[in-house]
Amino acid sequence: MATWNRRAALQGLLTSAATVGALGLASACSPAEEKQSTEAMGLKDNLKQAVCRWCFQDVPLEKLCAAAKEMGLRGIDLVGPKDWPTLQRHGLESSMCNGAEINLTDGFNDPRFHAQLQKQYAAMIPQVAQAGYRNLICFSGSRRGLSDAAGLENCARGLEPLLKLAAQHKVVLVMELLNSKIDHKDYQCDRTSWGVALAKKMGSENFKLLYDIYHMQINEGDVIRTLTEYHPYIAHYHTAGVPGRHEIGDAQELNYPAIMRAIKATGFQGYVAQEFMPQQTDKLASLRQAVQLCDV
Ligand SMILES: O=C(O)C(=O)CO
Repeated sequence: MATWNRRAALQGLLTSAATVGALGLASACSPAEEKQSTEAMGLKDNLKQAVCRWCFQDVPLEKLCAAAKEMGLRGIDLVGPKDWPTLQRHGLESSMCNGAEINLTDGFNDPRFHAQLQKQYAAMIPQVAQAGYRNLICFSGSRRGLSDAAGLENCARGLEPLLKLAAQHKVVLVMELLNSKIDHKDYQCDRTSWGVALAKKMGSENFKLLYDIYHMQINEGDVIRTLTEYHPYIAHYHTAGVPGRHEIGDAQELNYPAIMRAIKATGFQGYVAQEFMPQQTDKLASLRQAVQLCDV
């Protein structure tokens, strides 16, 4: 199951942070090189695209990076410091860094986890910056009976001390919106309005939302209107087909080209990362099709 795979992947990535921090990796390609590479792929490249590592876990990272680069992708999501040098060698960005979170259920909404989270994020933020990256994922955690108001207040208290450090390092803490109906039962940041209320309360360019199109279609629908209204609070997007979380073509209910056009119309400069579990035998062919579908 996806959650399990992702957790296992995260465990494997929570190491070697200090080594990479010490390396002080430079950022990926120059804008001119990027443009050449995406033009060579025949992409319009109006939206920067990436792919989530955990969906392609059985493809070795070197191979995934080479394929991603060749498809015109700009980054790989949800990799931690130990894999940054590999991405770097391929001229790819770590478009959504991870490795500071505990997990998806023990998050900022519960004061019991604040000390540990603050320690881990305070250590990771400078490393993300030193490597030349920007986005660092975070999670609300499960409700465990908390009201929306109490969960929001707790998140704000837990995040607040980190945002100054994030601002100093030009890093954005990005909280993911996940569905609480199927994949992450009891997750608190499960509606855009709640995430936006938290972002408004934080009032910082260093705290934003990851709008996962798959998860939000399941919990609330109304995708295009929602992202159009709340785009100033959204730093990043994830994709997948609904239902099933597989390929994003016409066998599922979301109209991805229309959604991508709506994202483009907001002037979005961040990343759209493919986060579906391929069903076709040739997984990289599925990825290529998704990239082309989202290239608007
Ligand atoms: O774990 C999940 O379901 C996610 O969407 C992570 O990005």
